[in-house]
Amino acid sequence: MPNPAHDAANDIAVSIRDVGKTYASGFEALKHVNLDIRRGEIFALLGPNGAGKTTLISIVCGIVNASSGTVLADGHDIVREYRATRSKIGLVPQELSTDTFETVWSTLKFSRGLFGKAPDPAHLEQVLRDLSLWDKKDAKIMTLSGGMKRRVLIAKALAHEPSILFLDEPTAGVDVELRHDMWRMVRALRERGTTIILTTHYIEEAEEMADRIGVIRKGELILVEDKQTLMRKLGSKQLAIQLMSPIEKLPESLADLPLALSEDGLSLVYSFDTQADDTGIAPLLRRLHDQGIDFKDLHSSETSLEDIFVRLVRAPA
Ligand SMILES: Nc1ncnc2c1ncn2[C@@H]1O[C@H](COP(=O)(O)OP(=O)(O)OP(=O)(O)O)[C@@H](O)[C@H]1O
Repeated sequence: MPNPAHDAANDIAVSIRDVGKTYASGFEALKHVNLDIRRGEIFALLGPNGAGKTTLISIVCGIVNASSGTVLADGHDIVREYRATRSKIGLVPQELSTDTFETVWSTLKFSRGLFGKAPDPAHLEQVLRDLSLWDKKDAKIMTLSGGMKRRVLIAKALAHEPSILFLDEPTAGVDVELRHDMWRMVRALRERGTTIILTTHYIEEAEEMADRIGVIRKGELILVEDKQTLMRKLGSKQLAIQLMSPIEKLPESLADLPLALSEDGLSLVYSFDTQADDTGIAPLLRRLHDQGIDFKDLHSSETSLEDIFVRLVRAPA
């Protein structure tokens, strides 16, 4: 008989319970964070600078000790079973701290060995080929371009075949082409069953990649939501109506509508809920016509994840 409780636990790659971190300086970087990362998902952790993203990742990866709480990776406690859990986790850090005199190949080989994995040149070759690094395998890392070095960081994190991969700001400062390459690669990893957690400043990246999104602000996880649900819940659409001639103010008879007049009086912006069955646009246009307000153009736009994010992190605590 399958055990539902066991199966549910099995679906969780990382379980973070009541984790807090107070640095020696007395600064409380994380406050009671609770989060379950589901197996096989891409989870994006968003937050402004200093929100605690790197601290949280570093705790799960065993680089920083939590002041309170527990973390399970693949069902094992990251403190008590450090070696077992660490070998399941790959970390692509923000900063390049690779032994730059070493070749790409020996760096990967060494990294795999560190986690107690038997040599597997075929796996390392596959990783390098996937990252378009195969022809650089004998190059010293110091001779590579910044973009190539980033790829090496990812290759290094994958050398020991982790099932959970953390990427801390993976595409900060990289060009558009490399960013898109990385996105492709991350998706391919997910398709092979790897759980991915990434932090990013680029909302576009979360919008493009994530299955779920967590927003962290001042050490607190203020929201965890399915991306689609988040965009549906908090998103709104706007219809911009370009008028034929300017109006001074909105007629009183239209005051019941969510309409705003631009400063130059030449356009109206109508906001509507993306979840509503009826947008109300048809009656709006009829009422404008009845008021003698003619328009020459209409165009609609949707709130992006960026708008939603800015609203969330700016909201008073
Ligand atoms: N070793 C430390 N000692 C004291 N305070 C620290 C230490 N490391 C980080 N902090 C503080 O903890 C807070 C969270 O830092 P963290 O690096 O986790 O943020 P972040 O969300 O990753 O930011 P960024 O987006 O800038 O990388 C910051 O205010 C930072 O100054």
